[in-house]
Amino acid sequence: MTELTDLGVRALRDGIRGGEFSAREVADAYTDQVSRAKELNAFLVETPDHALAAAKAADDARAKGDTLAPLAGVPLGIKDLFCTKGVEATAGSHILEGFKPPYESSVSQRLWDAGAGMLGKLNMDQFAMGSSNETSAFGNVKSPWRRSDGGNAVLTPGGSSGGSSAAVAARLCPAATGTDTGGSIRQPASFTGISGIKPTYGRCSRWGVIAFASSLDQAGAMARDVTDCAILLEQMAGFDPKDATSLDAPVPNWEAGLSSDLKGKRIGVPKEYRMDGMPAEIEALWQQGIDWVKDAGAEVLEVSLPHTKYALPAYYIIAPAEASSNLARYDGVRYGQRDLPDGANLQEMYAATRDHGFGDEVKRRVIIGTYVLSAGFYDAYYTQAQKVRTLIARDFDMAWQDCDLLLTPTAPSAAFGLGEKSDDPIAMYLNDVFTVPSSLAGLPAMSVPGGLDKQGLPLGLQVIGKAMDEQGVLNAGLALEERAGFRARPEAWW
Ligand SMILES: NC(=O)C[C@H](N)C(=O)O
Repeated sequence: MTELTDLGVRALRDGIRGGEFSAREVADAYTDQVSRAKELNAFLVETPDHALAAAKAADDARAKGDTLAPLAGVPLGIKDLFCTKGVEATAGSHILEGFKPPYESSVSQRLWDAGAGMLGKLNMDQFAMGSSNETSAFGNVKSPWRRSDGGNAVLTPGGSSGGSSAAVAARLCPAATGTDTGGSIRQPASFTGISGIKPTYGRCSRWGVIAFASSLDQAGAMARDVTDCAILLEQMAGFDPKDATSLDAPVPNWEAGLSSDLKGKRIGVPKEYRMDGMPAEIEALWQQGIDWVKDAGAEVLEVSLPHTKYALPAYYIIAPAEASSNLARYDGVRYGQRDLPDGANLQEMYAATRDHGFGDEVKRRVIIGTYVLSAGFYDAYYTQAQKVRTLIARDFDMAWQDCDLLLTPTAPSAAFGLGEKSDDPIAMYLNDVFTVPSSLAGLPAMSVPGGLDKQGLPLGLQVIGKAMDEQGVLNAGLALEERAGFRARPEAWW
């Protein structure tokens, strides 16, 4: 029997509209599922009342014969980086513990205006810094997936949107918001067998999204399939005068534009992404993806993105530089936690608050960022990294002369065990090799599940598009999805 929690965004929306079930039944099914999955630690706060209120509004509107809003009665998970009015927003950090924002982020407000409800706030790497969720101050999220060779190794759901990926994969919500600075939507989507799209920089407002690296941060959608990503993203995106970098462009009806026919599309395969030591299974999946898009009618060609190998080092200078500036505001005066040791003066209060409030990875980034922005090193590091960023963007511009989209693996590995990489920041940063270049260039990109590795763990394929071409990205994603026929889901053990 299909449970309501097996249904995604489109099926729930259509079922509520058509009266197959009530929004109340949907909200009850999901809130129940959430309350039974505490072991995964995906939710930091549960907000059943919010979801139930949206359900009631949807059911009342339907009873009155009113036209239903686009997401009427659909319950969602919200990454804890989004400010939610009156509901704690911590960014996964102690320093914001207890912070109840007095306002709503523009993206979440749009979702409520579209009739959606909130099941709760989702755990994440602290300030979105990480690829495994282990940097959360509130305990790591556990992936619902396990290796098929048994053992009880608990795996990471990826990061930083790991609460979102775990919750969607474990059927705790039909879809969730994520944010992506250097891969934080795509890598966790790849690790958990779900789809995730990071739109063009500026598509989704950053207003009310707790800042990490402002020139890179971008909200996006995480869901069980490409269609649901299109539906959700359409309601999240749109111009916002409150964000100076918001794109003043109409949001297309991406759902209506979906087509898996890739005839006439040229898809580039960047040769620099064939890294030494790439696991054979990732290489094989990539080749499989190439065959799938050809089967969908696309022409496939090799392209060159010559500066790819400098993308990761440039990102790990630019992102920490921006973080060190953005995080300067957490001084114990304005938000959240304050540590005031006996007899401490103002400086000592700042130091104690930041020392206790920030985790190790956040401190590492603030220190790196402060260093690369300091007078003696600014030109050697920060200016150089910005130049590299321009070269990366130019690489893509050159590639677009020959192709319309790019196809790559999403991540260099399947999900790894908790603790396996936490002592080695460089190994952790390498998770982002395939996702960071498009982030630096502000381009739309998505991950869709392609298959399982030998251990039965999901692997994702990434499609990258030209700025503003989310439709092209979604369509190629749909073509892959149809051919991959990925139906695997984690067995409940939690
Ligand atoms: N925020 C992100 O996109 C995650 C990335 N792995 C980082 O730690 O910066």
